[in-house]
Amino acid sequence: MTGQEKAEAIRQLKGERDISALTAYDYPTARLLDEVGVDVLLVGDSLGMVVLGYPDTTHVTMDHMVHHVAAVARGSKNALVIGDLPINSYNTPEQALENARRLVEAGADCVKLEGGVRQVDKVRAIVSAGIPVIGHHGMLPQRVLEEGGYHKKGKSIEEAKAITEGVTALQAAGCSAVVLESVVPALAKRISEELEIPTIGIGCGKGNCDGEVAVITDITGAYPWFVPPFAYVRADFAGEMKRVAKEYINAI
Ligand SMILES: Nc1nc(=O)c2c([nH]1)NC[C@@H]1CN(c3ccc(C(=O)N[C@@H](CCC(=O)O)C(=O)O)cc3)CN21
Ligand SMILES: CC(C)C(=O)C(=O)O
Ligand SMILES: [Mg+2]
Repeated sequence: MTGQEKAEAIRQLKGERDISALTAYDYPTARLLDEVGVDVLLVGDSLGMVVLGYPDTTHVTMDHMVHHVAAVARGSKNALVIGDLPINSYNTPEQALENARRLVEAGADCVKLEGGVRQVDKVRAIVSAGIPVIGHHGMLPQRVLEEGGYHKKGKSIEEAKAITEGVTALQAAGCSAVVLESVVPALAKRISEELEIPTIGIGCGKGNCDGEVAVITDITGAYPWFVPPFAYVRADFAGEMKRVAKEYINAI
């Protein structure tokens, strides 16, 4: 299937069943998650934190993204592979399209970018070139320095209005789906009911969106040093890694 066909198939899941999405940053993880049937593999710029060891996602470059998108694409057969456009890679429509093309050449089926109304010209430029786009609104991690942290979004009437207008504009601009991040549950639910395209939630509470995305190292416990409070940690991969290494050290 082409990227466009895969994105369309995901779009059509709305109202049928919940969409499952996980981040992946490397070949083995992509291969394992694809084998168990996850719908979407997001090569998130969160890789800057949980793989590359930076304090936030503002250090991630296009070269980083291309490198990891290629690895994930090699490991994925069926999942929709989303390449996250990193900070400052989509400042103009021309730059957005050029960098979207780079991620698609590396193997992404589609791209994702952060922001609402102010990004519609970039979304249109990419979609017009035949590359599907996933929107991302609510809390925008690439703005963490301006915002002074990661805060819930949509508590005030003004903020709720801006997010609603933003996602409506993203839909009109041709987005195939939209990630809602740290949006207060009631607003996430209302937006999901109103939009025709699927919403994929993170930190929006359970069952309020058309699907959910999680950072893979959060649910496996592989990166225990920064885990958002809403994450459901299902294993202790970090503990296992240490146990195996200690056992090895003692065995040799
Ligand atoms: N490991 C990891 N998992 C993620 O989900 C993730 C990253 N890294 N890096 C990029 C962004 C940052 N994320 C975050 C980080 C912190 C909160 C957090 O502390 N949320 C509080 C905020 C409360 C408030 O001040 O309003 C919460 O209670 O939800 C949420 C999302 C989500 N993304
Ligand atoms: C948190 C998700 C939605 C993301 O954008 C990322 O992993 O970079
Ligand atoms: Mg991201």
